Amino acid sequence: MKEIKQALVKAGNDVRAIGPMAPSITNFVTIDFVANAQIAVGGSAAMVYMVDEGETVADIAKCIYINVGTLMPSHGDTMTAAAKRAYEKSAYVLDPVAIGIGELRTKLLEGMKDYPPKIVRGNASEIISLAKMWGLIDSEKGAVRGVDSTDTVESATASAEALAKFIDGAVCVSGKEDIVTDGTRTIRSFGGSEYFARITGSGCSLGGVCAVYASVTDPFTAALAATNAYNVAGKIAEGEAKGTASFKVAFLDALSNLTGEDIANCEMEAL
Ligand SMILES: Nc1ncnc2c1ncn2[C@@H]1O[C@H](COP(=O)(O)OP(=O)(O)OP(=O)(O)O)[C@@H](O)[C@H]1O
Ligand SMILES: Cc1ncsc1CCO
Ligand SMILES: [Mg+2]
Repeated sequence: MKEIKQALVKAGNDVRAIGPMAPSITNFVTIDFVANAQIAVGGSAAMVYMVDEGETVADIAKCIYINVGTLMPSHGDTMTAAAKRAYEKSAYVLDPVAIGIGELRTKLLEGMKDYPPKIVRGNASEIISLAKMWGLIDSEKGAVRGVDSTDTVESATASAEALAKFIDGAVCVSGKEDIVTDGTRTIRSFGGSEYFARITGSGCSLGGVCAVYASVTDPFTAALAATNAYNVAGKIAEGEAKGTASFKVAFLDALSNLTGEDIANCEMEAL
C-alpha cells in the first residue's frame, strides 16, 4: 500500500503542476459537469464531436475520454475513429453508459473489444455487462436499467478483474464503495456521499477525471486517484450541502482544493 500511496501523491500533485488536457467525446446531459470536474482537479477540458477532431485529439493528448451516454448517428464514426486512434497512439477511458440499449451503442461497444481502452469506468451493472459482451465472464447478472446500476459493486469484482486483465489496464466500479483493479491488485476505496446517487453526472465526470490522471501516470494509479478524489471531496461536500444542488457546488469546491496527499489519505483496503 505504501508504494501505491506514493504514486497517488505524485499523480495528484503532477496534475496540478502540468495541467494536462484530457479531451472528451461525451454525453450531452453532463458535459458541463465533466469539464468542470476535470478543471477542478487541475487538468483542462476540450469536448469534440467531429470525426477529424476525435482523431486529432487522440493524437495530441496522452489520454482521451469516451462516454457513450447520449448517441447521435455521427457518434458511430467519431467514437470509432477516436478509439482506434487512441488505441494506437495514446489511450482512452471508456464509460459504457447504458450498455445494452440500442443498436448503435451495442455495435460501438462490441467493436471496442478490438481496440480497447486503458481504463473502463462504470457502475456495477455496466462493468458486468461489458465483461459479458466481450465474452470474458459467464454471468446471470448485469441487467442494466437505463443509466443506473441494479447490481452491487462486490458482484462486479470478478468482471472488473477479467476486464482489467484483458485490456492490460484498470477498471473502476463505482457505487457506495468503489473498487479499482488492474486484474492483480484490487483496492476498495471508501467515502463519498449518498448525494452522488441523487445528482446526474457523478459517474460521467469521474470518468473524465480518470482521463486527466491517466495523462500523468499509469492506468491503475490514475483510476484510483480519481476514485479517491471523489470519495474524499464527496465526504467533505456532504458536510456543507443543504440539498442536491448545493452538494454539487460544494463538491466542485472540495475537488478544486484537494492535494495529492489528500488523495493518498483516502480510506482504502486491499482485497
Ligand atoms: N451511495 C453512495 N455512497 C457514497 N458514494 C456514492 C454512492 N453512490 C455513488 N457514489 C459515488 O458516486 C460516484 C459516481 O458513481 P455512480 O455509481 O453513481 O456512477 P454512475 O451511476 O455511472 O453515475 P452517472 O451515470 O449519473 O454519471 C462515485 O464516486 C461513487 O463512489
Ligand atoms: C441521464 C443520462 N442519460 C443518458 S447519459 C445520462 C447521464 C448519466 O449517465
Ligand atoms: Mg453512469
